[in-house]
Amino acid sequence: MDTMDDLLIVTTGGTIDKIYFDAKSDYQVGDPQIGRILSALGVAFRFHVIPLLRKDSLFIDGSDRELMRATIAAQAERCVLVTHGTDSMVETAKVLRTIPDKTIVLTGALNPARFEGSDAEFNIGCAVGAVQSLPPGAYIAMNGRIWDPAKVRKNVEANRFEAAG
Ligand SMILES: NC(=O)C[C@H](N)C(=O)O
Repeated sequence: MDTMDDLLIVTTGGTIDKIYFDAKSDYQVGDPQIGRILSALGVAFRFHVIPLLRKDSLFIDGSDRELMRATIAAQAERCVLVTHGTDSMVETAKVLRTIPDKTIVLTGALNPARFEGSDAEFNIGCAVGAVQSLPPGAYIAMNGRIWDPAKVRKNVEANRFEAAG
């Protein structure tokens, strides 16, 4: 196993970072939450956060994915965690797996990290474990499992990831 002294984190938005405004029945994608969560946990590795995008992943397009690919490829770290909305996480993972020599794990949350009972911290924990244990490639950490992007889909009705293909 490679030692993970330095972790690159790229944040792209998604529900994990959302703030809801009940009175307006509206939301904004707020500040990335992952740095705050990892600092509060006292993790024993260095991390560097690049806040790249603040989008619901339904609105992430090909040029956003190219920006993610180029940004990650240009960094020195071999272990990379990407926070991303769940709706198009699989599509992005399929683009990011073309980056050689890096282990890239995408995760997000079905409920905002700012909400009590959110799956955000659990998912980040799974992703941190996976990113320092797996060989180079791109993976998805959701619902307590590590998925090959070619073999998973989000079941939108059930609001969970499940095996596919
Ligand atoms: N849970 C989520 O992140 C869903 C959201 N629509 C997104 O894909 O950004």
